[in-house]
Amino acid sequence: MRGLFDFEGEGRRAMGKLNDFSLYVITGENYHPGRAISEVMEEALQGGADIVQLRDKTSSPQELLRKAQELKALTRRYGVPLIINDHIELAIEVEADGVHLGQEDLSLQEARRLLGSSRIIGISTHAIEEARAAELGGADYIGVGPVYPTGTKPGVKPVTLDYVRQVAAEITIPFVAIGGITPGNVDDVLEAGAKRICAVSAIVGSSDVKGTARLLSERVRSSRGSVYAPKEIVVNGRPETVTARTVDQLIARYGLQGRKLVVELDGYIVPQDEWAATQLFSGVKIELVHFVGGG
Ligand SMILES: Cc1ncc(COP(=O)(O)OP(=O)(O)O)c(N)n1
Ligand SMILES: Cc1ncsc1CCOP(=O)(O)O
Ligand SMILES: [Mg+2]
Repeated sequence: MRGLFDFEGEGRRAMGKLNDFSLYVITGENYHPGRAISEVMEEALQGGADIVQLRDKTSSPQELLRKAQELKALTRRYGVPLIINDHIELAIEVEADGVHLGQEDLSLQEARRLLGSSRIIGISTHAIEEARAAELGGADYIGVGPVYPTGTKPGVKPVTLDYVRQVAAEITIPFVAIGGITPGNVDDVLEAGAKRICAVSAIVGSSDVKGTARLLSERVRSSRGSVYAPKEIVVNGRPETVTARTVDQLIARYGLQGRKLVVELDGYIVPQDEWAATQLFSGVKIELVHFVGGG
């Protein structure tokens, strides 16, 4: 049911390949001393986080395993994917939904070999060449950041909103803007073309984790437009204004019902049994490929 932006009690489910998402929240235990990781991440999930990453640079392997298992149980309960930062072997051990890798980590090809095609691989990028390589290499999403200076990765030079704009214009796979994003600057990031954002400190360091997650999540979702309003989308490379709310309605609009079709939405192949449930938002790129004739 990718493409559905439902949350809190509306039966989110994930697992396996990446569903669409708006708000990606990464753990950062130093921001909530005295509070358990699962308690804080549960509040983020209640606020609308729709993908969670375990990022921990200091724990022992045993502690990491325990935290990964705890977050696996939690994310399963909320039906959202769990991604493990850096440690592919841990992702495999706890059967997480995927791994996030930096430019200095294991290669994308090796990670894909180890994880198989059904798990998610995210790659950090800081320049368009890295983004192109990740897309070509089969990454499921890319990180774009740090957009702003951030205490979570001190001393790292920001990529700036210019890079967000560049990726938004060129890259087809989902990208998530990350780094120093707060309720105060999220609108600028969305304005630059981000459709998904990721945060650590603004959320897990907030005195109202759930409220901040909700606020950020709603900003992202509303920037993507109402599914009921006419929206600008790109169909087979051509800009179109459509009122279709779902993939099956768009197929009907083009008179392609009953035809043998492959549907690709923002780089994902949408299985036929999900066409009716997959919503169209402003800015999506959809390819409708139909097969003509026999043989
Ligand atoms: C979603 C997301 N984007 C970027 C990163 C950063 O990964 P990396 O460059 O490997 O740096 P560390 O997080 O390992 O310090 C991320 N973790 N998640
Ligand atoms: C892990 C990571 N990668 C690029 S920026 C960043 C840190 C994001 O944390 P914050 O949201 O606190 O700036
Ligand atoms: Mg890393």
